[in-house]
Amino acid sequence: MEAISAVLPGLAASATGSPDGYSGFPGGMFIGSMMASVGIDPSVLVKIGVTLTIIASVFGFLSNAWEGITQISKFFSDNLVSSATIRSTDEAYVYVMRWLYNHNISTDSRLFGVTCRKNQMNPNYRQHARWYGQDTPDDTESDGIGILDDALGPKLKYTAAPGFYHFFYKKRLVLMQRKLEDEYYGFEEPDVDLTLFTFGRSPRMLRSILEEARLEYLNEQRSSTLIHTAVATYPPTWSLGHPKPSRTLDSVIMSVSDKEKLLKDMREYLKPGAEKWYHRHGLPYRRGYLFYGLPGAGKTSLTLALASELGLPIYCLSLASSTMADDVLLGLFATLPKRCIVLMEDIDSAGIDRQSMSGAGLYTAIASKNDEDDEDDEEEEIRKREEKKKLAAFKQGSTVSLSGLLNAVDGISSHEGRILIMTTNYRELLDKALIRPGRVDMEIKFGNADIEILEGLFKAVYSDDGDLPDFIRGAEKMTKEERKQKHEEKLEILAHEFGSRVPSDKFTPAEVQGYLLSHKSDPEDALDCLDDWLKSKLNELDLLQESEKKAKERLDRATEKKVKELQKKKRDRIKGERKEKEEEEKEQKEKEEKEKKEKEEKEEKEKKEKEEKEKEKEKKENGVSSGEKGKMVDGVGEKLTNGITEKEKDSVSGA
Ligand SMILES: Nc1ncnc2c1ncn2[C@@H]1O[C@H](COP(=O)(O)OP(=O)(O)OP(=O)(O)O)[C@@H](O)[C@H]1O
Repeated sequence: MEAISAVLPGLAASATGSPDGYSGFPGGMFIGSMMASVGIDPSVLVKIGVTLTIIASVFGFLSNAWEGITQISKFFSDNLVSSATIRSTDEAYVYVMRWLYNHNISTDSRLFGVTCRKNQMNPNYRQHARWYGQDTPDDTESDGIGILDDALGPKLKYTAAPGFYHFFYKKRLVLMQRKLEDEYYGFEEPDVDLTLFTFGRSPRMLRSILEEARLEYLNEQRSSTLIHTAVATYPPTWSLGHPKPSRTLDSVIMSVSDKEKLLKDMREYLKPGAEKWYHRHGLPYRRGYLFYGLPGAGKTSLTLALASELGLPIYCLSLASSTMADDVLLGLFATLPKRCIVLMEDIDSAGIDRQSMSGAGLYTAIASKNDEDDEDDEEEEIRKREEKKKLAAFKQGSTVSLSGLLNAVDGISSHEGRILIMTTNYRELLDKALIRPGRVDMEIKFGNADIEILEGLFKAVYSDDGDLPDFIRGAEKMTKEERKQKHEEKLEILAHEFGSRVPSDKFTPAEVQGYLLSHKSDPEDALDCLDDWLKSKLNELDLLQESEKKAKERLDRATEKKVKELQKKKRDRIKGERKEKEEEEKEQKEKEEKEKKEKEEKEEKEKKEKEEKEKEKEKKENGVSSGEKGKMVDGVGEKLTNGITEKEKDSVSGA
């Protein structure tokens, strides 16, 4: 208190409660007596003031100290620490998270996050997935770490929670910070910034960690193919990629020549120096393929197998997705990596054609068509089926137009280096512009299984992978090699039998494979039950064919009716035109005759008038009536008037 009173004279006095104490500063006496008059003890106010002053001083000191600490830490981080920040939207994040997980780094920490599988029952999550046109999530999470199931369900996964961690890499201390982005919606995963720090100005240690993480991840991924799907963010991006187990080309059973031709073409396109060759020849470095044909015939399987064989990631696009539009498509093509396969499945389902140019146009067209269809149920039944499929696609909301698609595929700013694979079940529905050479360089048709495919499918399902129970007599006494050889010999015979008993070109490979898988542990059982399956399938097929035949007959009848109607319309039109022409000609003739008649009458009238005028004139000149004139002597005109000749008249006038 003494110290305070030394600084602020009068305050100490006021603290004692004496109003006289206020005389130490101007007006103090007056304020003191005022406060005393309203019953406030001035000493309390003074104490509060002093306390506030002390608190403010402490805060001031601390904030200056914090500023100092920040400056020091900035100095350290600028000069003595190296750091690398990776955002969770970047593929490198997956490398690092996977690396941390493999090396048990964050999971050993005192702070860790625990997740099970994403809650697929969460309505918000489902809504989000639907909104963005995503499939329900699979086991691989966005940090690239899959969750395995045990017998009871998904296991727990431990990852780094937000915060600071430390670990040692090659005996050196590394700090790590995991920070969640502040703003995110509840049903999205928040973006995360992962920062690694090492002491020292050299970033070599960090680069070494990142490179190790990259190599580890990519080597792990070799046994799988990365599938990226479009995510409708703004701007649109690709998902980080879900690894799918690699598929060998041998596992896709199709015409060997087609397979070889395709693979050779793709290898040729991808080989070093090919890009320069394209550019030297003034060609855009792009290659497109169309896989078309029946559903379940192996189009997607072949694409997966090709990607595995060529070591390329797949970027999947669904044109029928509700979020797909011209600018989205263009943005997605612009962000493709240099080498990849772009897979556009079921391109017919987007409802794109030249007439409508966009889904919206098509919708209107089909809507009006369907109104007409109500009037005539039989008409254009098969085509209607296809149109309904397109309409369904449009109802999903795709607004991609043909020009937008062509622009993305090979417009001036279009991406180079990719392989584009388009698949469709209905090649005939595609616009010619989309599949013209240059956009589609090779087409592969997928049909029902012929004998070669039937045998191949059989062998593929029952190949000796060690799991198959022995179907070779006396196998237990054989060596591994002998057993393998016997297995192959027997399989060859069984496959041949299977191929000969199943009718060729009747079933899709998927149907055949489905049957074989229902007997996957016993090829002989598959042959024993084959007749029953064939009977039921062929019966189904007969029914199907019967209904298709009826549909075709109905279509033929409708077409015939339509043709007749059109012919009748044409005849009526021609008749009508002819009649119209005749009437026109008649009218024209009448008009001409009328005009001619009028002209003649006019001429006649003019002639008469002229004659009359002449007569009039003569009359005036000669004074002779037309009757008398007739009596004149030709050439001489002996008498003119009153019996006087011209000569007499002249002589009279001369005299
Ligand atoms: N040629 C084939 N060789 C091996 N398996 C095949 C073949 N065709 C189909 N399958 C099998 O049938 C299933 C469906 O095949 P896939 O998805 O490749 O057919 P798709 O032609 O792409 O069908 P969709 O047109 O309906 O997309 C897969 O399980 C696949 O393994």
